[in-house]
Amino acid sequence: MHISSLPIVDISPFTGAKPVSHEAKLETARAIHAACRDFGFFYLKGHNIPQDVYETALRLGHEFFKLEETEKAKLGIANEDFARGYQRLGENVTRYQKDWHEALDFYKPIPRTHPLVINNQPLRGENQWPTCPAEFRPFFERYIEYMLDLGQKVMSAIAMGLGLEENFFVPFLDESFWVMRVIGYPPLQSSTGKDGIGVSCGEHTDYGCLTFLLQDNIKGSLQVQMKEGGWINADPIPGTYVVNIGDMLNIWTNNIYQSTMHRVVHKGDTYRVSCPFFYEPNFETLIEPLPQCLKLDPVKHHDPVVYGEHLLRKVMTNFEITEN
Ligand SMILES: N=C(N)NCCCC[C@H](N)C(=O)O
Ligand SMILES: O=C(O)CCC(=O)C(=O)O
Ligand SMILES: [Fe+2]
Repeated sequence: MHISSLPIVDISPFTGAKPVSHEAKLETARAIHAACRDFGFFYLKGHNIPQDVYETALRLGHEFFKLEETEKAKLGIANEDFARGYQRLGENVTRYQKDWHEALDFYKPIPRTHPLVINNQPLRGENQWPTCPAEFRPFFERYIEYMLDLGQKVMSAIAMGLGLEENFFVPFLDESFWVMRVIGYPPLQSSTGKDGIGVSCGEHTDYGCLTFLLQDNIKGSLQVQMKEGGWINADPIPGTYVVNIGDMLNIWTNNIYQSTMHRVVHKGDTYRVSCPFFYEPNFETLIEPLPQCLKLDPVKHHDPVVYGEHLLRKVMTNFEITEN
């Protein structure tokens, strides 16, 4: 049996309405620092997102995925920028294996009139919102605002944990090129390994800064790789988010923080919904190891990368079923 040992971090000193002492913030910052260094994954409590809000997100996901396939297919990603919209079962690919999930993907909208939008380039365009359930769009537009606010607060704690000034990351994140997925997982059957089908979501790291994951109350599906190589379950703890760090924090910290491998292997007999919100840098932000993170180990382990270019490369491979 697996025993999840991911740490729980209380972010309330950064989210509370009342001012708190510098010491209280430092305590949270130290806890986040240890969690990012040792696991790259933690549970977040004290986030101030109301219970009805995070419950509604998952409920609306279930309602959408129950629609007829023909209804869902009307929102297919080919209508837009080949990234925003609905992806049917097996359309997403990880390591050349079809992922056994369906999903709706949303990104920060970049209006078509924007100078960056040339020739329907991927990742630039408008989102495709379901009209059924009717509350889907207004709800999630509000949810995105909650998550952008929370993302900025957790990044303040991370800055302090790294010994940086609290607002250090703001210029890199103030136009966050966020991503939100609403994912539906029918249980895996014996299809694994057949017809190019892998697991529910193959092992991967996330691409940006911070992922805030809501998931149905189901055990055993989300699995996280430990530094020693073994896998543990990141089972939901009611009232918390599972948070993990992405590739950009891995580069910024010159490997002090890990972007940790994780995967979804959803068996059993229930349909699972999850909703990850990816709080990411601005599209144009150049990410390179920070001088403050090179003090202990001056060898740079990463070349500089523009976040949007990293994302684009990843999104392209997300639909490739064969190695070129
Ligand atoms: N934006 C994110 N993280 N999306 C989900 C990533 C799922 C793994 C992906 N197919 C891959 O191969 O990277
Ligand atoms: O559904 C989950 O629990 C995780 C999904 C995930 O890792 C992702 O979309 O990046
Ligand atoms: Fe992920």
